[in-house]
Amino acid sequence: MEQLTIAGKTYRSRLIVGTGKYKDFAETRQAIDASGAEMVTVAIRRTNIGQDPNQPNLLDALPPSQFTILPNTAGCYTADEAVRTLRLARELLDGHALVKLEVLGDPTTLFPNMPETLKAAEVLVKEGFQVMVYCADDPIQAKMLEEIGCAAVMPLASLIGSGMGILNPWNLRLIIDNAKVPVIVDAGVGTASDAAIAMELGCDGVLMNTAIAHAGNPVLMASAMNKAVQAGREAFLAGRMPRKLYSADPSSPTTGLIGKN
Ligand SMILES: CC(=O)[C@@H](O)[C@H](O)COP(=O)(O)O
Repeated sequence: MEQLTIAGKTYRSRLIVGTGKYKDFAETRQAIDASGAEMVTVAIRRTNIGQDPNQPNLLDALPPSQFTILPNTAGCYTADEAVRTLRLARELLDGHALVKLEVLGDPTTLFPNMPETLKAAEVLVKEGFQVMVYCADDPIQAKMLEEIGCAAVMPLASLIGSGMGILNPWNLRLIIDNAKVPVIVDAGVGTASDAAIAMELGCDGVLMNTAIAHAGNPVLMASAMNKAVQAGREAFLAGRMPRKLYSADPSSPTTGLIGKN
């Protein structure tokens, strides 16, 4: 299977998973193993990755030698907060430059604040960060983020944690058709078919958290997501049958039928 390249590094898996909302770190690790994900995102403001040496450290369950850690700015509402959070992450992770920027608009919708996101992206790219960026499903602003130098754009499928799936496939198509960097759908995936649809649309990958962590059986759902992302990618590469028509077309040949010339 062809691989995903982000900021010069290749990944076999096109599924990126979050690490929040699990019962404990052991369940986090089991689900992530079942997902096949190689990149895991971590909310720096909510998760101990060494800030508090007296608390359990997520990196003991998910060592950076085995996973690409993608520190994120969940909980940040201004460009300034997000930039400071990622500078801290870079210190904690020994100069690690690949980050996930998200600047939220309000605590009710968790929708991205795009003016602040664009501002933060400019600063971070100038400081040498490789920025994967959570954004609105707006093709113009996605392009602006690419032009600033972001390593990947990550439009939402629907609100974070909503499980509503892909609400605007047409906007995603516009973003995908114009992008020169990977497009990763981030947020709102509810079940495996949502992930498959994102991949069938031509997304380069999917990032999800709640659909796995809040599933009845997170480990089994992680396994389902692993397969859905692969199936969707293969379907995209194969190219769907050209027509969707409300009329029949017999599957068996009509030439050589008895009684027919
Ligand atoms: C984990 C992360 O980085 C978030 O952007 C978000 O939590 C993903 O959204 P879902 O939880 O809806 O998958």
